[in-house]
Amino acid sequence: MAERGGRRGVFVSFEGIDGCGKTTLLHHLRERLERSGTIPVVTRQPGGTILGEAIRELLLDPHRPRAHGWVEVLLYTASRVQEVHEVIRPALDAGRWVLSDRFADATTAYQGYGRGLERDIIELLHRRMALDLEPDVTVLIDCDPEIAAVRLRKRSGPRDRLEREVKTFHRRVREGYLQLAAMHPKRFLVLDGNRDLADVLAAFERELKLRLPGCPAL
Ligand SMILES: Nc1ncnc2c1ncn2[C@@H]1O[C@H](COP(=O)(O)OP(=O)(O)OP(=O)(O)O)[C@@H](O)[C@H]1O
Ligand SMILES: Cc1cn([C@H]2C[C@H](O)[C@@H](COP(=O)(O)O)O2)c(=O)[nH]c1=O
Repeated sequence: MAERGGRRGVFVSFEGIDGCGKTTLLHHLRERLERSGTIPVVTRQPGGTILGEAIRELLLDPHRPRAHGWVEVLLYTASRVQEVHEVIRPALDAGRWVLSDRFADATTAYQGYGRGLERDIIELLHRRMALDLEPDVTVLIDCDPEIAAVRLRKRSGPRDRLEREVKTFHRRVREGYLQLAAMHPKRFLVLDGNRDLADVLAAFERELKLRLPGCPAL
C-alpha cells in the first residue's frame, strides 16, 4: 500500500447509527485480511486502551448518571486522544492496518448533530489533540433507525445508554453522518445498510476495492 501523508499503514474507520451493522463489516474485513496474511490492529471508540475502556464504561453504563453534553464530548475525545497516541499512530507508523469501530466522526454525528453542540468546537478539539489524524477510508453504513432498532432488539445483551435514546435522536445522527459524507466524499464510502447482509457485504468488497486497489484482502 502506498505511503499516505507521511505514514505507511492503512486506517479504516466504520461509522453509522447503533445497530447499522458496522461491527459486522469490520470483522468481515478483519477476517479477509487475516486470511491473506495481514493481521490488522482492531480497535474501537470509545475504548481501545485501558484508560479508554474505563471511559467507555463511564459513558455507556445506563446505571450511571448521565454526563453533561460537553463532558460527553471531552470524555469521548479523551478516549480517542489516548488511543491515537498509544495505539493508532504507532501502528500506522509501523505499516500496520488499523480497523476502528467508530472514530472522530462519531463525536460530530452524536454530540454535534444528535445533541446539538457546536460542531466546530468538537472538531477543533480533535484536530488539536489527536494529531489531526483522519482515516484513509471511513465506511458509513447508512441505515433507517427503525430497521437498526429491530436488529438491536434481536441481538442478545444489555442495551447501552445511547442505544436507549429516542428515535428522533438517531434520525438526527443519521442525517449528520450523511452530511459529513457529503462534505468529505473522497474519504467516505457510503453503503446502504438496510439491505440483506449478503448484499451489504458484496457492495462493501466491491467499493473498498475501488478505494484501496492494493488491498491484500480483496
Ligand atoms: N444487513 C444486515 N441485515 C440484517 N442483520 C444485520 C445486518 N447487518 C448486521 N446485522 C445484525 O444486526 C445486529 C447488529 O449488527 P452490528 O453489531 O454489526 O451493528 P453495530 O452497528 O456495530 O451496532 P452497535 O453500534 O450497537 O454495536 C447483529 O446481530 C448483526 O448480526
Ligand atoms: C465514539 C463515540 C461513540 N458514541 C456512542 C455511539 C454508540 O451509541 C456508543 C458506542 O457503542 P458501540 O456499540 O461501540 O458503537 O457510543 C458517541 O456518542 N460519541 C462518540 O464520539
